[in-house]
Amino acid sequence: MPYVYETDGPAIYRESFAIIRREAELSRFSPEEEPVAVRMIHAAGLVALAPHVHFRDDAVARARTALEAGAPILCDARMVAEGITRKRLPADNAVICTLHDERVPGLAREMGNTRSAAALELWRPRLEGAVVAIGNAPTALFHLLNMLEDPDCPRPAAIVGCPVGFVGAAESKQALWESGAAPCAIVEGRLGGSAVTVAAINAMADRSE
Ligand SMILES: C/C1=C2N=C(/C=C3N=C(/C(C)=C4\N[C@@](C)([C@@H]5N=C1[C@](C)(CCC(=O)O)[C@H]5CC(=O)O)[C@@](C)(CC(=O)O)[C@@H]4CCC(=O)O)[C@@](C)(CC(=O)O)[C@@H]\3CCC(=O)O)C(C)(C)[C@@H]/2CCC(=O)O
Repeated sequence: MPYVYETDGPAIYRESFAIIRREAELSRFSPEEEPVAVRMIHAAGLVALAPHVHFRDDAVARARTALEAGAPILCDARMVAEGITRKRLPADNAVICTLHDERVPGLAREMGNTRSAAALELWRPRLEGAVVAIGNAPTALFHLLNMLEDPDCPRPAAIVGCPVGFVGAAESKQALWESGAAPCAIVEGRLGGSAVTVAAINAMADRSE
């Protein structure tokens, strides 16, 4: 007896989003934020993510405007960069991950930090007005915040800061939120991850969502 299941991709998405909108408490989100939150919940498979999702300083509108103007997307991990759906990007935006650049291991040794944090030093020439996507590494988000303490450091247009895990994830996101360093989207606490971050960027990239 063959299994019977939904085989139509768009129908699966429609049904998923309808379930999320039925089950999640989304009323505190603005009309621009709501579809971004829905995609983040969708990627996590977790309606309980909703109360942990927060946007600051018109992050969705700022990210959209930046992307439409051609801003690059700077990603902490290749998993994040690979997940971004190129056809949704409004200006054929560059998607950049410097983690695997050959200079990074040496930089990390010099800095006494992780490769994820050291890789951000290579963002400086592209950071001004960029959209930042940090979905894996708490050390990357902490290092970005330290870079932004310098008033001469280029400023990103928006930061999606959703690193996941047990060591530094909650703390780095709280620091981002409290710093006001840039408009931001976060998932407070331990939850987050590459998929959730990618979902936020993919939702922000497409105004028709
Ligand atoms: C401590 C690290 C954590 N990694 C987590 C979760 C996942 N990481 C995956 C993978 C494949 C990668 N993680 C690295 C970024 C690697 N992970 C770390 C570091 C040791 C330090 C980062 C930090 O603490 O801020 C980091 C290495 C570094 O020196 O920076 C990765 C580069 C490791 C590697 O392959 O060399 C690699 C990313 C590669 C890429 O995409 O470019 C996982 C898939 C785990 C796995 O392989 O089993 C998973 C993905 C989670 C996600 O959704 O993104 C944590 C949980 C974030 C953890 C930090 C916090 C903690 O509590 O431990």
